[in-house]
Amino acid sequence: MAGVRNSEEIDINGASDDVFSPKPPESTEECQESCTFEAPDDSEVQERKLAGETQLPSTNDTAQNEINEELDDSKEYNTEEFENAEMLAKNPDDDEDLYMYEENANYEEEVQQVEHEECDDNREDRSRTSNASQLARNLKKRSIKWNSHLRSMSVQVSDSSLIEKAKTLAPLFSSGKHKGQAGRIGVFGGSIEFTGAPYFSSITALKVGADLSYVFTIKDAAVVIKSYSPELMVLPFLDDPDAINKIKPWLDRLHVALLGPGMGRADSTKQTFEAIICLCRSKNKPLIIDADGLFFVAQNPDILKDYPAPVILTPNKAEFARIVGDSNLEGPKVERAKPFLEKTGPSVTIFCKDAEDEIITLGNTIKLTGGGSGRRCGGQGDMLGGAMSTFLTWALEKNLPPAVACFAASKLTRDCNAQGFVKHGRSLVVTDMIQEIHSVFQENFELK
Ligand SMILES: NC(=O)C1=CN([C@@H]2O[C@H](COP(=O)(O)OP(=O)(O)OC[C@H]3O[C@@H](n4cnc5c(N)ncnc54)[C@H](OP(=O)(O)O)[C@@H]3O)[C@@H](O)[C@H]2O)[C@@H](O)CC1
Ligand SMILES: Nc1ncnc2c1ncn2[C@@H]1O[C@H](COP(=O)(O)OP(=O)(O)OP(=O)(O)O)[C@@H](O)[C@H]1O
Repeated sequence: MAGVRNSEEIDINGASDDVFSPKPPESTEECQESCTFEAPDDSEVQERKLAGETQLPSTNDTAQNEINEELDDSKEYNTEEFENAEMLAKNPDDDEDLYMYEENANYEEEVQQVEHEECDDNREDRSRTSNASQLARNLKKRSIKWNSHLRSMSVQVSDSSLIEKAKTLAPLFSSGKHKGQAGRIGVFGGSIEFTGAPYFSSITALKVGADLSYVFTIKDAAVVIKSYSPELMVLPFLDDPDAINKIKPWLDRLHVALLGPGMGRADSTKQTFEAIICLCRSKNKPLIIDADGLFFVAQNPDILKDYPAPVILTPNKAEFARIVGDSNLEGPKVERAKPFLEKTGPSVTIFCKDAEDEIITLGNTIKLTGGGSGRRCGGQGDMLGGAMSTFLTWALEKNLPPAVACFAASKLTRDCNAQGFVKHGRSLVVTDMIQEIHSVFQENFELK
């Protein structure tokens, strides 16, 4: 859970308004102010926790004292639990959010228990009741503070200009618009093994705000995917002997094609995948390529050479290593991506999914951190790809660069994960994250 970065990879000599060559803020302090998506004050909490401090910092002494008192109270109440909390706070890692959440859950349970006991014992033990009430109030206060801390761990970005641009992405509602104008997305994927992946992508594209979402899949997966949602239009063309001719008339209508989720890696699928890219090339169709689509790109990067429209590749760490032809999973990604990006040309952006998401173009990187939780459920990359498809449609409509869509998709996914985790904890699955889209979108991308 890193803080804001003053990314060294950004070209500081470039034009200031260009998201690919932004001027980094001069000091870390300034960077925190300009780059935090929300509640920048609380970034200090993270720094101090990383430094091993167990008490939460606050903007004023009174608040600090209040928190300290609460921590003292809870120590009296349950020393063992507090010691565990101290231990976790000294070892912050991916599980830190989990720790915060579990603390909240435990304390809320305790509050309920104490309140229940208050009722039962009311007549018998008035002094105990009054202590319990005080404790319950303290615990509630603490729980609220920790919830707000969780909210503050939101996405931070090393290029603040993306934040403002992302806020302008969503089209205004208007009775003059017809169905389809807010986005027609095509997701090409699904196989007999993986029917969930294209569903997560396409339903997310819709819920982010596209009007129409199509899934192009194989015959045996089509009925299954249709059964997940009547909102999706599912076309069983991918394994059709005449696949390209069947896809062609639909492709014209798409704003963005997302290729790869759950597609599988069969040789026959690879041929269809490459034929779809050629078709998209002939129609200047913007592309997002994910999952198994990246597996095919790794085998034949030339397929994207001098592509005439924006292409975003969305590898996870392992897929990134595969496309850049690198057996090493570590090291600065912007350097490792260079030979690949030189080969494909300037239309390609790589969005590398990781603890720290990175938007990489030739020689430049923008890093995104924060949000999320310790919970990594399968399908959140598919969700991100679907969100990115809709955001990319809108970005291109407004002549904004693909990086804005990348930022918006990352922000949305990470916040849906964080918010979903507060409700579901370890049980969080990607369907729960999708349920959070409306409120996260409302808070971050709707004009107020
Ligand atoms: N419900 C559904 O239908 C879903 C379907 N899905 C579909 O499944 C298909 C295969 O996708 P995939 O991601 O499992 O394949 P791939 O990239 O080869 O990864 C496997 C290898 O990479 C590694 N690895 C992965 N991430 C890493 C990381 N961050 N950091 C480090 N290592 C990492 C991992 O290593 P391991 O954990 O084994 O050590 C393993 O070796 C694809 O079509 C996709 O769309 C999914 O979308 C989920 C929901
Ligand atoms: N360690 C992490 N901390 C915070 N957020 C993360 C972390 N890892 C991933 N994410 C978020 O989840 C998004 C998807 O990443 P993930 O690694 O799950 O993709 P994926 O492997 O393609 O997923 P899937 O194939 O299951 O759909 C990332 O872009 C990022 O926003």
